[in-house]
Amino acid sequence: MTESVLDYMNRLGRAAREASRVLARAATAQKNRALQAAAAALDAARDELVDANRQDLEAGRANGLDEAMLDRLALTPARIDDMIEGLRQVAALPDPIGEIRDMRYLPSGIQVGKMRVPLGVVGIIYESRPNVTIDAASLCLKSGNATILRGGSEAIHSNQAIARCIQQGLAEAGLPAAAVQVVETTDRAAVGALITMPEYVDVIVPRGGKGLIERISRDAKVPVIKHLDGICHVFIDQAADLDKAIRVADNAKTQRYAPCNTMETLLVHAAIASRVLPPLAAIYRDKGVELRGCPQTRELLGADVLEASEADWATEYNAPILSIRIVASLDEAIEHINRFGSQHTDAIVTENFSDARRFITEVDSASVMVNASTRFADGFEYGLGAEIGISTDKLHARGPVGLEGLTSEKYVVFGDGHVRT
Ligand SMILES: NC(=O)C1=CN([C@@H]2O[C@H](COP(=O)(O)OP(=O)(O)OC[C@H]3O[C@@H](n4cnc5c(N)ncnc54)[C@H](OP(=O)(O)O)[C@@H]3O)[C@@H](O)[C@H]2O)C=CC1
Ligand SMILES: N[C@@H](CCC(=O)OP(=O)(O)O)C(=O)O
Repeated sequence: MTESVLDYMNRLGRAAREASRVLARAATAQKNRALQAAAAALDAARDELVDANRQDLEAGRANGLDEAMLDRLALTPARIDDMIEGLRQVAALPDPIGEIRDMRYLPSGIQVGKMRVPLGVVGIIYESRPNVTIDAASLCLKSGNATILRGGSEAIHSNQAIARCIQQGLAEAGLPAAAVQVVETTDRAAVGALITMPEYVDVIVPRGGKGLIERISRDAKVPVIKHLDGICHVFIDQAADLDKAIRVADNAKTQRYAPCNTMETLLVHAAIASRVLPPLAAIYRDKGVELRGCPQTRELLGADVLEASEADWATEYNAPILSIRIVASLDEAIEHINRFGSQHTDAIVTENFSDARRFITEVDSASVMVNASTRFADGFEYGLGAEIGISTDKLHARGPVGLEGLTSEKYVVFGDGHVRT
């Protein structure tokens, strides 16, 4: 790259701003054509995608990436199928843009309603998972937003190969190339530039862990919808059904270890601990999950359960490790979650209606669940069609964010020469 990173990002920003105006007025059929053509381009570029991904995986291995990270980075034939299917599904979703609602006549005679519009230019910073490039590009395109995508540095070759397919789709549909731009440098100065260009970028979606949080909180000058870490809990209440408790707590931890909606801490009411914890611990041990517990848990389950430190309650492992704490009451469980959680997703297992009601009212998280696994916190599972991620912010969008979360509404007013008196 001959120009500086700052000049490069400014160029991307300027082009994205121009493209956003074209996209905002693009017809649904044209956006869908771009999505379908990108799907066909991916299908035709399977070998190229696998080759590019091989380079990333080799570099990742050489740099000591662990198995979980390598798994997230890998583009298998099945994952390429999923990306193609994902593009087609987003093409099939209803277009939210231009929808006008709540139109009504007011006493003055004017008509007032609300029209759904794109946000403009969306900058997304995300982990080294190449399929996210397709999810993010497709949702932004369908919702009429231009996007600048900054994926994890370990996925750079895969993301560039995917970007070429998206470009083909845009060209075939006659949409500007700058509608979707994938940052070509792994220099983190590009992140610094992206989050400080309010003249070109309307909103930043950061998906990531602690390092990213600190950087964004310190430097961002553009509005942010945080998609951050998930320290998710399951609380097994004294009134829990044992079978449901075991199924939910097993699935929430072991269905997949890395996602942000996986349970990291299991809280168990003291009155049910001796019945539910031994069979659960047997399942976790069978699956190779390392257990860390409070003193009461260790007394019950044995010394192979490591001692949980204060830091464990505030840790997102993203790995087969689980911290367990026995609590004396629902109040203590709620207090623990609100103190140590990350306001992402938390669940209670209970047959007691009042306890369930208190939990969903008092736990301050984006998703609160009753008798269901935290792994359900996902745009597809919530019926949104797909998701850009899970917002841990309170403003604009909270929880799984789909097409609607990438839009806003403006007032539209119709008169017939009306004037205010
Ligand atoms: N809420 C949600 O929807 C989601 C949340 N997550 C969370 O993400 C985390 C796991 O992902 P992981 O890959 O470890 O995330 P990281 O935070 O390490 O990386 C995510 C992205 O942020 C960039 N980044 C990280 N730190 C900085 C920094 N200081 N300055 C500039 N850029 C930075 C990375 O760039 P680089 O490649 O240069 O490191 C990468 O592009 C977990 O906490 C998980 O819960 C993940 C997915 C979805
Ligand atoms: N929606 C996802 C979880 C969010 C996500 O993408 O997380 P991650 O696997 O950490 O990148 C799922 O449940 O599959």
